[in-house]
Amino acid sequence: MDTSVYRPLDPEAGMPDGAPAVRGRALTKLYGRGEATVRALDGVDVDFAAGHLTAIMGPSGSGKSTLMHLLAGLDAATSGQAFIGATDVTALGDTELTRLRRERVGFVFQSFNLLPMFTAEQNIVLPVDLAGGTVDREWFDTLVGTLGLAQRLTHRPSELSGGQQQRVAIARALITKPDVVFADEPTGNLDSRSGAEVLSFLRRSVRELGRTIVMVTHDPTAAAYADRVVLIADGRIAGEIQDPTPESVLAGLDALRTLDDEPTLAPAVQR
Ligand SMILES: Nc1ncnc2c1ncn2[C@@H]1O[C@H](COP(=O)(O)OP(=O)(O)OP(=O)(O)O)[C@@H](O)[C@H]1O
Repeated sequence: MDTSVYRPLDPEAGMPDGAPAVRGRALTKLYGRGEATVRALDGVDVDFAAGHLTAIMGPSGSGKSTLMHLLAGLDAATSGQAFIGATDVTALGDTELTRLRRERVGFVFQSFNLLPMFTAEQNIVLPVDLAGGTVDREWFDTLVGTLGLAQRLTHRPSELSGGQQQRVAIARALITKPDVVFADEPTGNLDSRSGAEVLSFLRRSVRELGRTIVMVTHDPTAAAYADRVVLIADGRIAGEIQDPTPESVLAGLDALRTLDDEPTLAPAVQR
């Protein structure tokens, strides 16, 4: 194992660039009861830096979606805390949670989730309309320019390619300037070329527009677009990779598998 690319995560270590946008502290999620209890997340401490693209990776069933759902306030933790900025998401009631999700969090899903009867432009501004706000036209133009959608604004989703639809979904997620965008397998439904294009736009949104994105992915090539990869296994943080490449991500995942086989050789994995 190359320890220069695969390091244990130190939950107390400050992020190098600025304060974390999102934090999990001792986050635990149990499903079911008694014998059938599943410990989907087990005391997770994790930081996601503001202004960065972070990927969450790990084997199927390791707890990636659960972690994202708890951080985004889509599901309630059994114990522990999730913070968006200084707000403790786990302490909010339903009304406050709805507001937080609408105003401070953006979502991008594998299946795009655009409204078919609306044009690209109407889909993009929908969160602002729903909140009864006024669209910041300058920000709208910046997003549309960055995401290469200027020629597509009057098209309906059925008239757009998968990659274009996902770019509309990204613009919709960013239109309210949320503190963080959570992207769940954003390239899962795209061919590799459209996927690469969407990932480039996600990275531009971070680099050029200063946004914060947390992305769950199974794909080492997709994860390599991130500034950092957080590895999760058996509901626990198992390590991280800074400035990942497809090769270092694969090595990190392989190390997880090897460690799974031989737990006594697992010094880098927090058990
Ligand atoms: N609603 C639920 N009820 C019971 N168990 C659940 C529920 N949701 C998730 N789990 C279990 O919790 C664990 C973590 O699931 P989770 O969906 O977070 O994993 P994941 O890493 O996102 O998996 P995948 O990569 O396959 O999407 C798994 O063992 C899963 O079976």
